[in-house]
Amino acid sequence: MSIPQAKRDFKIAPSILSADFARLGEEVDAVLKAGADFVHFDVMDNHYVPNLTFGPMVCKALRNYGITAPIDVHLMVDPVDDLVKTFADAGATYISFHPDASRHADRTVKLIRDLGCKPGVVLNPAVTLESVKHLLDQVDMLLLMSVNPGFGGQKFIPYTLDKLKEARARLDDAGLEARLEVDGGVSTANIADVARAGADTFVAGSAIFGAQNYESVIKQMRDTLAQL
Ligand SMILES: O=C(CO)[C@H](O)[C@H](O)COP(=O)(O)O
Ligand SMILES: [Fe+2]
Repeated sequence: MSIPQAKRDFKIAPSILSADFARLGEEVDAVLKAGADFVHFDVMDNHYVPNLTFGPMVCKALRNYGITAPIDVHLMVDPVDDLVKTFADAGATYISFHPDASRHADRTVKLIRDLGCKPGVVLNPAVTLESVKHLLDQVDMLLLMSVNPGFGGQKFIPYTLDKLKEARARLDDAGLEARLEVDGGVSTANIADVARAGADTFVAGSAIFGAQNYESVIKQMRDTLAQL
């Protein structure tokens, strides 16, 4: 049975892609104190996507710095499996990967689960939900990209809203409790539409880290969600 929007457990996941890397620990601390729920950790390999960011050592460094919030690792890497164990050891909470980057996506999901993390699958804008229908009952996160992966600060692709609605219906119809996360171009201006379409977990990089006051942006997002 479908959960009404107002009762959904909304989570805000700032993407550290837009943080000041020279002060990463302080930035993550600040955004969590400002009310964020998850730390969205974008791993890019300059192969699956045309950009290069950070890896498990940085995740471990955040844990050593004292970050205890869930770390939501978004792997934009090919191949996937080699990095799963190092991220599990580094303190990742969720590990989500693009199934088109894994030769055996079902095996990768199990590997993540067996290592004690929460598996997620990520779909690029042009990838269909049908392609992961056999994985939905095995994952804790379904992440729909609302930009093509590789860079922060891009514009939300509007057709993602229809895909979100379809994803919400599929999860609800099957009685599945996986989080439905949206990633790319989310801001205070469109978070209501994104939530109405069915998302419960919102990645926002530039909209949060690009603001002077993290707390006021996150509060504005929460107030908007509370009014749905
Ligand atoms: O996975 C990503 C890009 O591939 C990022 O998480 C995403 O782009 C967040 O940044 P912004 O909110 O600025 O769009
Ligand atoms: Fe991401």
